Amino acid sequence: MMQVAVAVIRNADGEVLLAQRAAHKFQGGLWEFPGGKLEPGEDVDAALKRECGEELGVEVLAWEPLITLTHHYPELSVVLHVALVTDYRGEPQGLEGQPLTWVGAEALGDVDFPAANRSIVAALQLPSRYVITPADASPQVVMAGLQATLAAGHGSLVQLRAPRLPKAQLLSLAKRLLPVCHAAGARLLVNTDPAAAMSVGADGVHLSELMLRRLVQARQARPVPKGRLLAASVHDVEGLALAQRLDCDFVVLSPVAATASHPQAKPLGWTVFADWVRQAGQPVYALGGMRLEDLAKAKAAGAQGIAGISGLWHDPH
Ligand SMILES: Nc1nc2c([nH]c(=O)n2[C@H]2C[C@H](O)[C@@H](COP(=O)(O)OP(=O)(O)OP(=O)(O)O)O2)c(=O)[nH]1
Ligand SMILES: [Mg+2]
Repeated sequence: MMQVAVAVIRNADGEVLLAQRAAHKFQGGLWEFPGGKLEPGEDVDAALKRECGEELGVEVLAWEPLITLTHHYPELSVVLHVALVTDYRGEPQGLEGQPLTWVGAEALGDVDFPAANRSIVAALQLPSRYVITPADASPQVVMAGLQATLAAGHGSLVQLRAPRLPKAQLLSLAKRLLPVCHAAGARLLVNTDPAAAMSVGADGVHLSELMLRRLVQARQARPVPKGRLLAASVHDVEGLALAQRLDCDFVVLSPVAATASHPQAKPLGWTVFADWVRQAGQPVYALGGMRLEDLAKAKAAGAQGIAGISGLWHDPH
């Protein structure tokens, strides 16, 4: 598997640096983030710094992991270790003759990228925390808790999950939560079937692993339009592959640690989690016993961030 270090470099206006691949190369003519293959004996840090020096004349001073993902092109499979460069010296130049351009984050969706980059763009547009509503709370408590969570700045991405609520009540709760989320600049996904989520104007749908499997088995195409979010819960490598088949925007992989809400489930631990995240094609959130303190560990494991109920949700009292 080809290991690649990829650099997301931003300027003072928050625009992202792109380079055009030479026409004769694999994926030629498409735009890419600067970077390249790890040479024998190199780690991601060394390759990232070398490639940014060789391709751009830029010295990388600091970076943090954005995501790690695997993509299978018909010709070859690549593991992209994507780094968010937080400090660098020098003005980027196309030292290999490649055209460079700066693109605003909102316009990244329209760029002609290699297919793997769709997940990098998704990662740049997703937050590092995904808040899930507590399963057994009444609609009133969910509403109050959501307001407290948004006020604490913890909820720019929220999943409404109420497995024991009748569907009509779930959807009417979703309708009431949506304007509250939007007023705070947050997006709300509803854990239900895609048609139901879209019928109330949700920002996306969150699929259970069972529903994900059914849709793939029925050879369904992506069940929500681009621009709406499609997410799924998965528990193993097979689930990650199903999510990639259905063209999900991101997944939640659990349980990473022991959790009170699912006491019977055996935790994966960070080593297995990191190994599986590397094989995923989409941004992955770590779920299961996650607290804010675990965010750095999740990032280091190649994840987008952490998902959680008790660790991220604010009770109204
Ligand atoms: N650098 C980079 N590579 C990407 C991106 N997306 C993507 O699928 N890739 C794939 C295409 C390539 O097969 C591989 C990176 O190879 P590369 O051609 O940049 O490697 P390199 O700089 O070492 O290349 P070379 O000219 O020395 O052969 O990863 C991206 O955004 N940036
Ligand atoms: Mg390169």
